[in-house]
Amino acid sequence: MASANVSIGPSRARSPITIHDEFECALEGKALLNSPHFNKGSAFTVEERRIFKLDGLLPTAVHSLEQQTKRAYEQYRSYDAPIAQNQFLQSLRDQNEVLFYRLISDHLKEMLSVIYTPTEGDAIEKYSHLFRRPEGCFLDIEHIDDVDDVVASCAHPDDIDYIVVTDGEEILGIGDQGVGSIGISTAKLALMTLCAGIHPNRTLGVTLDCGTDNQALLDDELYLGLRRSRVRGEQYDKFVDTFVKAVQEHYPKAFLHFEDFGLTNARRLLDIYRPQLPCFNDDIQGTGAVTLAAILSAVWVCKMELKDVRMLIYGAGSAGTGIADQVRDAMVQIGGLTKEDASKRIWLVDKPGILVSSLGDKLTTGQQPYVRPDDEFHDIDHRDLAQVIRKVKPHVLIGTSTHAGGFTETVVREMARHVDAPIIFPLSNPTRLVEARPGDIFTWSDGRALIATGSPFEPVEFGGRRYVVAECNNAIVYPGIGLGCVLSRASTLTDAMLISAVHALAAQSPALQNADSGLLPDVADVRRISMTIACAVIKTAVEEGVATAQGVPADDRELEEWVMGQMWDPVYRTLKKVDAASASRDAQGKVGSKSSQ
Ligand SMILES: NC(=O)C1=CN([C@@H]2O[C@H](COP(=O)(O)OP(=O)(O)OC[C@H]3O[C@@H](n4cnc5c(N)ncnc54)[C@H](O)[C@@H]3O)[C@@H](O)[C@H]2O)C=CC1
Ligand SMILES: CC(=O)C(=O)O
Ligand SMILES: [Mg+2]
Repeated sequence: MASANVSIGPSRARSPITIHDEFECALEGKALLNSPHFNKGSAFTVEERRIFKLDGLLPTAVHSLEQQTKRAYEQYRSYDAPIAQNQFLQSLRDQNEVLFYRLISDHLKEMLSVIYTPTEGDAIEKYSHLFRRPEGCFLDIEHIDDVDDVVASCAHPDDIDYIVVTDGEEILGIGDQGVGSIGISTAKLALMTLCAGIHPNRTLGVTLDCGTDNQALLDDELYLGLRRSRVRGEQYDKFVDTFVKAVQEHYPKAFLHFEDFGLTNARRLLDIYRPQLPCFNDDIQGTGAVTLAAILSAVWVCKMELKDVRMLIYGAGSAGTGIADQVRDAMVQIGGLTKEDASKRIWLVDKPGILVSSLGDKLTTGQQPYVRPDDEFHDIDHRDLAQVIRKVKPHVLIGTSTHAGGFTETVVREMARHVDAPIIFPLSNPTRLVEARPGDIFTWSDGRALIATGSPFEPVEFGGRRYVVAECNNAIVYPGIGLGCVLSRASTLTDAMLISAVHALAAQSPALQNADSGLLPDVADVRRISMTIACAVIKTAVEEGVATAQGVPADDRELEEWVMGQMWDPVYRTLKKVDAASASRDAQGKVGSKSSQ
């Protein structure tokens, strides 16, 4: 049930996390070819074919991983539609994991948008129609008594390093996707492997199926999830708690990543579980971290100081308030402001307009620190974003609203009237929900805007200038944070560790060299970025006394080598045949190895 069907034996489970030498396999014949973890397809050597009873099951020629990658790329290119490319890659993942990761690593820039946002969003919406083979762990709120057993059966104790869990209520910007949400857990995990080298078989993607309020899914005869409206309240809390307790019991060293929970649960669950186990909410903390890094480099380009920035956030949900908190805390830490003064430099706008105190209990916990007195806005229409901007004169405008086109020409022009270089980040995903397209923002601001987006966009041009639009997506930061927490075996992820990650990322911004070359480093370079972030996170974890791993090097160069040495690479390893009878539980049944590849 792990993201692939193999776990590894306790004897070699811990360190190093990735084993680079030969590994044991008890499978043979067709069963071996059907195991994505062990399968090498046409790359099985003549000797391996003999030992593992593959003679006659493969065409004669023995090909290298490079040749296989070339063939797979040709096949990939034969599909035009991104969703068909996504499904091709999914099927490759089901067949041959090394080849899947190798192909995407070689073409990361081209394929990231196909396995992640925006195309994975389409695949999630169509999950019950595209379904062929299950991947990940499905937990059913109506069978809460089974949760512990199901979680325990996913892998050997201690054999999971990283878990992504969702309840499917707020997937990307496309809302409640019910059981199809498993696709976000497995996509985030694929990125964990690609971008941070976490071993694919030491990960677990989970969906907590609580029903769905998406009527189209409930009406769809092919829908594969629990066909009922979402369970909420006490039963929901008990379900989540049973799952978290099972994780703590069976995978005590794993890091738990919450993804795409709904607005009423995301922050509440983070507050409950953060003191209890190493965990993190990507939409709140990951988005906060990557956006702060992009703001720091924009502020550097504008020759401003962070403490002087006025920021307006449009869409004050998990991501919006996560960004607000991260920027506020940095204004305190870096700028020396009090928390109260820092909060006053941030304005939140949501469906009711600017958030003011008379909204009372309609405000969420995350919104409350940023609420303004009503009389501050008595002279304008609260709901009109352009009027709010005229009043606030923000330097930074963030979109996390899912309101496609919410940053109109009037809004952008109003913003550009008050500041020399408006910093505008329409971060909503997928692409079709972006608050404004970068080309329009650039034109409406006469080429003065500094832009970053949640989904990838091509560079934009204005007056002969070519401006690289940074992809400000938590995907560029959470893999490094996760890798740092996993390798240091951090007992918790502290605020200081998050800030270290932000600085490590911001320091790699191309805009520090050339203002037009992007506020954040390119995703194509994400493995090196993740390594740097992980080192920063580990160092701070050690300083803060929350690192529990043994032997973490103190020297910077040695630490980098230590981190890189434990990152998994998609290359074939030699298989060593073991006898099924004497092999581990893995080798006898659903899985087949005593050690990770
Ligand atoms: N670039 C990145 O790394 C990330 C981007 N996002 C994107 O941000 C968006 C929001 O995600 P979450 O915060 O997780 O969702 P959420 O549901 O927690 O928050 C969305 C907020 O926007 C508000 N909103 C909706 N329509 C609005 C409108 N017309 N005007 C003003 N406010 C409006 C909602 O009331 C809610 O408070 C999604 O599109 C998501 O894909 C989320 C996380 C990371
Ligand atoms: C990127 C991400 O986590 C989201 O859009 O929800
Ligand atoms: Mg998300």
